[in-house]
Amino acid sequence: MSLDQFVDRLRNGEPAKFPSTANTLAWAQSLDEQDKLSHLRDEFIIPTKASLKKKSLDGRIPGQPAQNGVTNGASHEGDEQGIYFVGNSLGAQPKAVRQYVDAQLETWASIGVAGHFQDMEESPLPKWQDLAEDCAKKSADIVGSSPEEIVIMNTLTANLHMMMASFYKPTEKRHKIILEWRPFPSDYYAIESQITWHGLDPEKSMVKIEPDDSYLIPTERVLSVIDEHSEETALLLLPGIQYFSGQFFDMPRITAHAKAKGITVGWDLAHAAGNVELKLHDWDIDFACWCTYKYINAGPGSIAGAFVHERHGKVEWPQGESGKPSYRPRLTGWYGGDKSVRFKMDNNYVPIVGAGGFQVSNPSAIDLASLSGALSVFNKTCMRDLRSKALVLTAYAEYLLDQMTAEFGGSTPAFRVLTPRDPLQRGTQLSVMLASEQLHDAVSAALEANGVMCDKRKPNVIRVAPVPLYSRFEDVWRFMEILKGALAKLNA
Ligand SMILES: Cc1ncc(COP(=O)(O)O)c(C=O)c1O
Ligand SMILES: Nc1ccccc1C(=O)C[C@H](N)C(=O)O
Repeated sequence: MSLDQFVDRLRNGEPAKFPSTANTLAWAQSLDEQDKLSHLRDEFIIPTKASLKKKSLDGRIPGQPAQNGVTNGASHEGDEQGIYFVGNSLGAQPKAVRQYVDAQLETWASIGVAGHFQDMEESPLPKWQDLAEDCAKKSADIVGSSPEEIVIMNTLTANLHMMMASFYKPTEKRHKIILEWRPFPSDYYAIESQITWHGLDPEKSMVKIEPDDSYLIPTERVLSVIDEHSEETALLLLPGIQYFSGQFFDMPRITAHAKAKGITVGWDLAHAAGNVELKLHDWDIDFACWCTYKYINAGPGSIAGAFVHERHGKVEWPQGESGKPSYRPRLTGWYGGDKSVRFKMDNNYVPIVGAGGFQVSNPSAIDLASLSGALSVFNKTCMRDLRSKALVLTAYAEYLLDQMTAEFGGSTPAFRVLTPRDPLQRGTQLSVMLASEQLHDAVSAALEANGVMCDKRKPNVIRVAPVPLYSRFEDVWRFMEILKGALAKLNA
């Protein structure tokens, strides 16, 4: 079967049915040969086995000649690349990021403050005033919205607060926020503190959806919790993909259900943006927030994105007479103000129409350059193609893991996969729970020693994310060989 046929099967909800030869390196490489996205790997700098051990910059500091003959930003030629399966925490560095940031530094050095209003020839970026909108435009297809429904600002948790400031309006009757039992702690703190900030009691206003007997939360359970609390709930705030289990929630179904009950719906897309296909506008979501350092690869702590549905971004002017415009209440700052009045300094705030009206500050041009560089890679492909490849990459990883379970089975399997078995209910990530903490530590050490980067969650989970932009089927196969070797050694 060809790569395309595997994609079709998985998209149709059918099992991939890998052949018995699929556990060979040659078979993995044959899929890489069919992969029309394979060239995108060259857009990235993948840490190498040697670079992973480095403790100093070795003269690779901008403005100084490299001491080891390697130019800044070039990949470490001749040195074997590691396996980078940790894009669910921090995406690998796109080569374009350095180029875009350098262009920005050059603009700043050359024309100083004028860079705010002046385009520079040959720069891949527009003037600083237009940079955030430029990034919004480049992000629209990734999340399925219009560019005007996106604002690029701040960081994820800060944006969750900004959005809740506008969208969480508790009343005596409707004051609850529905969340899942164990969101990423930052989301939990954000929700809890919003509730206390309104003078309410988190014990009474936080509704946590519990999982089934594993770590997964069935859609039916989400819907029934919504039904149970519908009259008192002001906001539903869930992750598109749960960071720990990798579960991809049925966003359109859950959103439609909650909205039909009069509940405002927000999503945290930290693990979903750039990972799975999203249609935020069509799904009628009220707001969503995401970071850009995971699957979007804009760098540690990079500037984040938020979606505000177009119906919430409207600015209404009174008919006929001149009067104050009306718009959705929010926390405001001058960069959310319409560009025509932003520099008037007359204290008459008029927001930009759309999500841009939620911007508060002058966003960092360096941060935006980094994001723009990262997004330029997405412009060479599309989410549909990335998702197609990811479906097969992850199913292949699951297949090899299952083979290993059979091999190291016995009465207690060495590990189990927590992530949903249905490919359409997960992104690229598989969360693997090892049978014990000792096993986890031994496996982690073996992976590290062999140049594998993946996320280890104490006490006993590793999260493995073969990101389609820069991962190969060969990497999946090699990863599994290393894991198998570690388990065999422990079994011996
Ligand atoms: C679901 C989720 N929420 C929040 C965060 C943290 O966000 P911030 O960028 O605000 O540190 C992360 C990861 O860091 C995350 O995975
Ligand atoms: N920002 C970080 C800084 C250091 C280490 C990890 C992170 C993460 O982003 C973790 C990620 N949210 C996760 O789901 O694991």
